Amino acid sequence: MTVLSVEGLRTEFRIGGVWYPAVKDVSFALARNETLALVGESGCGKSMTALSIMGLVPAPAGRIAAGRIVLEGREITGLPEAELERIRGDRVAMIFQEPMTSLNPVMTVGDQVAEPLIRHRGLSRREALKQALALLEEVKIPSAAARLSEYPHQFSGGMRQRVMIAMALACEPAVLLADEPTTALDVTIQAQVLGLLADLRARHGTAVLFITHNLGVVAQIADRVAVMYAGEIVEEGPVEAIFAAPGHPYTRALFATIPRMDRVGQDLAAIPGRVPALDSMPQGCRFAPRCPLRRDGCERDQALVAVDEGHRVRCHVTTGALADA
Ligand SMILES: Nc1ncnc2c1ncn2[C@@H]1O[C@H](COP(=O)(O)OP(=O)(O)OP(=O)(O)O)[C@@H](O)[C@H]1O
Repeated sequence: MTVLSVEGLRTEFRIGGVWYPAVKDVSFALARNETLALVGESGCGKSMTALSIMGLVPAPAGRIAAGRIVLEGREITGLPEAELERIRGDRVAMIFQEPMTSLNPVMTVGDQVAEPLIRHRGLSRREALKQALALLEEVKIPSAAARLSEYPHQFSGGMRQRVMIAMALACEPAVLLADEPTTALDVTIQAQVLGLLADLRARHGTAVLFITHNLGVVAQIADRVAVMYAGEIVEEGPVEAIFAAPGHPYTRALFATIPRMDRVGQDLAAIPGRVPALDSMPQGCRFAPRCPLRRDGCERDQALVAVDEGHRVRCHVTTGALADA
């Protein structure tokens, strides 16, 4: 059952009086109990996609210029702010890389986890705190009862991220947007938090959009992957298919940047060049200037072509399909 669909999303920023797309014609659907990883380097438009879904594109420099976002059968694009506030933290919630920027430093952890329950569910503070305790236990915070009255700075990074997850899941949202939630954690804690998220998803059937630049994390958590480059989805498919046979040169380049035991001692392959700025995007394939397989035709718009069941790639070189531009 589809709980979130994003159709033809275009989110723009104004630079020097001209609007440029940071997210361009992005479409995907997310089913209950499914994790879709949105992958790409910094600046590819992953966060803007998530913020567009949350209705949090920073105005007046940014705007959603086109597309539809449908959450649990209801179109939420363009809803008035008061309506969006009712949905945020209730039907769709978001967790970020650095919980300290989202947690209130002068409010106890118990009150913060209780807050969405008071706001969206109309619970009394006492009832909400009781549920907050159950939530902190569910995210496996040791001695949860004693920690309800503590402040965020008294928690470690991993424990803070668990508090954020408890807050986000308080109202049992249909969709959880997780923006690099484990990037700032060391690997052991990262693995624990990923395990916890997978566990919670299975228990509550939450659909998760997991944003990361790390393909290693994707293998652990995702069912499907959408690779973004310069605002566009360049490849999407089941995680096994993309790991077995990445079809876009950009996806292949991302794989080459993963450290491997059999290459210890060799330099890590960084992708040469960088993601172009919004106001200087190349025509046609946006990855072409950095692409080792570049050839005639790359300057034309590229179609997302099916190469296998549910696996689509936007590259005429590797798919043999040139769009009629
Ligand atoms: N407030 C803003 N004004 C102008 N451009 C912006 C603004 N915020 C983001 N952008 C641009 O939008 C594009 C997409 O940014 P976005 O943050 O979505 O990328 P990202 O893939 O999530 O990267 P990161 O992992 O660093 O968050 C980038 O080119 C970025 O420079």
